[in-house]
Amino acid sequence: MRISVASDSLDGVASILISEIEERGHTVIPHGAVTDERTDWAWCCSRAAEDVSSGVADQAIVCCWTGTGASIAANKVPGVRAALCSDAATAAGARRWNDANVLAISLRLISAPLLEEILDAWFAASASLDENDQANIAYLSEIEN
Ligand SMILES: O=C(CO)[C@H](O)[C@H](O)COP(=O)(O)O
Repeated sequence: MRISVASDSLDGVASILISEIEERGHTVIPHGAVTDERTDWAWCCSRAAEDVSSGVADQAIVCCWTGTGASIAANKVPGVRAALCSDAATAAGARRWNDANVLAISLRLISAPLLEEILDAWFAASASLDENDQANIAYLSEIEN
């Protein structure tokens, strides 16, 4: 898949994020501190989310110190369902039940081993085909529109 990545700094796991994603067979589109763009979290994380919204990327992974600003910025972009995940079960659930298309990460909380668990869970899971789950996702689009 094409994964847009944004971070407002190179602290913590931001420095290994691109290689961890590429090792899992994906192509990275970089934004913010992982390339030479602006590093304001609202700006770079919404750029990555816009890649998803426009179809330039399949998914995005956005980071800031807390992960909060990154997730808020991404969720302002139409069609984006960003989930702030600090463990593998939450990441799997976000993909399965919320059909989340943007993973938000806290650089403060997430260690390298935890990042690996979260990425493995995120990429292994897929959206539920359950009617009720799909109705919830459809309702989010209704609210947005
Ligand atoms: O967690 C964040 C936003 O949610 C930022 O990473 C944190 O506010 C630090 O930003 P800056 O380096 O611009 O002060």
